[in-house]
Amino acid sequence: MQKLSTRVQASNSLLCVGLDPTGADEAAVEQRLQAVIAETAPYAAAFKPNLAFFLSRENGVALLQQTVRSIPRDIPVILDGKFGDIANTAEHYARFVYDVIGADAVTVNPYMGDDAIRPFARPGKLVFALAKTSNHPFHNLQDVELASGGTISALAARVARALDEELTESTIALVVGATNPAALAQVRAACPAQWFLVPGIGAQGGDLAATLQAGLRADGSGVLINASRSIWQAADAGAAARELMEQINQLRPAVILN
Ligand SMILES: O=c1ccn([C@@H]2O[C@H](COP(=O)(O)O)[C@@H](O)[C@H]2O)c(=O)[nH]1
Repeated sequence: MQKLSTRVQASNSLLCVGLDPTGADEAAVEQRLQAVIAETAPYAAAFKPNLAFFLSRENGVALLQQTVRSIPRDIPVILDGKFGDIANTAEHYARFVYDVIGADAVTVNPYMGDDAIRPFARPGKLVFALAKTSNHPFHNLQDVELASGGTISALAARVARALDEELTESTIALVVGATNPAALAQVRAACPAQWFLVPGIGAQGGDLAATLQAGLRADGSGVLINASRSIWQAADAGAAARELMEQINQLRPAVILN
């Protein structure tokens, strides 16, 4: 949390650069990863490698380790693995994330409950739990009905009541998609202080202005706007990252003033 806040202030950025490496030529992928990291680092509040894009390669774990080591140490790394299993298994996933890979933060799937999350809540680490995802599932497993009518993300409602003394706002952050600003606003209303990782801008078509309006905290911070494909596939990754960071920063004061 401290590392994230410090980096957000130092870089004046709320941009999370997603690393979802695609391409068949291993050497070219390695080179592209190094180039994207070097070119986008000045504009990145955080990097988010997605585990699936590394595990689908023969040398995936080594490539992920090398990738994380290439990221400047003052920029937080969120390993997007969406882990979720019983506690003793989750303990092994946590060792992988923090001790083998060296990430600062992780995404978890909270479906199996608090004990599936707790092993990831180490001192100095931040856990992003999926609260309202950016896809549009036909079921509403993620939501609970409110007595007052309507629905809200079940996890957001639970986090608002505090999960327990270990899983507090300093260790638990939320993943909330950019594709449903009304739902994002509800989650923000329930969890005014939490950090949100917000995927869905760029390739998934989320509306940036509406997302910031709905998701920013009262202090104009508290969201990490993720973009993966729109940066990885850009002819100039640095320019794509800078442009998105500047768009975010142009919209932030307007939101704070409203
Ligand atoms: O609800 C969610 C949770 C995670 N993701 C991940 O974020 C990136 C989005 O990539 P784009 O190319 O910018 O669409 C990707 O790694 C997803 O697995 C998400 O999209 N939605």
